[in-house]
Amino acid sequence: MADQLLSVDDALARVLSGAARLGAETAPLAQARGRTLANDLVARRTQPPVAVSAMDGYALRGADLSPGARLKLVGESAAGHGYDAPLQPGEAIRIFTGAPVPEGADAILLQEDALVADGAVGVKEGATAGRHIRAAGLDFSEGAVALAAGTRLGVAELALAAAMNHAVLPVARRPRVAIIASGDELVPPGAEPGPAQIIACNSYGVAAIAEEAGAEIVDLGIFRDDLADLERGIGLAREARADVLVTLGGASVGDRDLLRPALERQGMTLDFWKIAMRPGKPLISGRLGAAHILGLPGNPVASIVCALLFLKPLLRALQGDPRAAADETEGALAGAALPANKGRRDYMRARLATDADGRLVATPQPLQDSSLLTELAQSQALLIREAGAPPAPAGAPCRILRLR
Ligand SMILES: Nc1nc2c(c(=O)[nH]1)N[C@H]1C(S)=C(S)[C@@H](COP(=O)(O)OP(=O)(O)OC[C@H]3O[C@@H](n4cnc5c(N)ncnc54)[C@H](O)[C@@H]3O)O[C@H]1N2
Ligand code: MOO
Repeated sequence: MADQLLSVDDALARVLSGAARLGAETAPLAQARGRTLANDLVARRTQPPVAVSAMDGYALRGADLSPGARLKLVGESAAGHGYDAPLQPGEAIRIFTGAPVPEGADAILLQEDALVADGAVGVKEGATAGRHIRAAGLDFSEGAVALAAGTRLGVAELALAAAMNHAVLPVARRPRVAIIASGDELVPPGAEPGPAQIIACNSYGVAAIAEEAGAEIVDLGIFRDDLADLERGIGLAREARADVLVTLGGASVGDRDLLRPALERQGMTLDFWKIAMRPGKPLISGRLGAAHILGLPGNPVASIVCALLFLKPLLRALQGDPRAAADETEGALAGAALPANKGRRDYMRARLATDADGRLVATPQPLQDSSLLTELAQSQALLIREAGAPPAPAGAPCRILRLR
């Protein structure tokens, strides 16, 4: 019965409980995008290394700035080429953005506010010198941990790692995900399907989620609804040394739903089968040697929603990413009245919009059948309905998980 099914939260906790970080390796900066740091990254230098100007203009002593003052122009400091002598009272130097500020100078006069003639810098009417100076170490100082182990390397992180003078980064090994599709009705995209055949599409959605989460994909193809063929596929995943084996379809209770028996015959220890979730009830979780097994339901939307909720956090955890447990849902308002929910937490495909007051509104799609990819493609979020939730009127607060 539905009330005996494992909750989504308990199921996720169980999937993650055995997910230790895989080994570490190194990656050059240019190949590190999307990877996860295996160790804390310590700054190898201080940035900026000395005090530098934030503007193009003139470096001077703030105390010299009286109205109509004229300062003697004694030299220049450009980025990479400083002015070595200390600045004396009554002196100014030409300075450019990023150039070292000489000892004695404590203010920058913008060049737009300066009048330069006959070797002297005059201060325009109404102009004031700002500090416009970036102190040494303003960004980071040598020895500081600026990026913690478990950080996913995106745009800012890669630039920061480079600025800290790391050409090669310690990263978690990418989890290898083998994917097996099952079903006599399936043919690959591009093939000529027979009258009762359909195109195997789930592997593409699931592989995209896994790749986005940092995994390497080994798509083993389509296997028949036949124990021997499925066991052959599981053997191929073993040979591929998969860290995670994802199976698609054949997870439910029909006579041809053979994946669980095939996995068990190959040595899988079942952790759980069936959870209180819609779509995604017949989810299988287990271990086969060191490999994590996730058996996703065949309905296309169920396979994608289960991959987002279970495979993605599992892959993050295998790379030491602490966001694995983070709650990424957010609040919104229901765009339509919501019916009472039964015993499974429901992830309803929904469109997002903002109302006249700028509030986020999530409206469930009219059809929620878990085979409907067009509805999924037109949705921006999943609207989450807790198991046993009472009916809610339009405008009621709700939780959503963004799809993109
Ligand atoms: N009597 C019951 N029947 C069903 C139950 C139940 O509890 N009792 N659960 C339903 C739920 S919920 C789901 S979800 C499905 C999932 O079943 P399976 O995991 O066994 O999936 P299949 O039967 O193999 O396929 C379901 C559906 O999806 C299509 N499919 C399968 N693989 C792919 C693929 N790689 N690409 C595209 N489409 C795929 C398949 O052709 C079927 O149409 O079971 C319910 N039944
Ligand atoms: O997982 Mo099934 O899609 O709940 O219908």
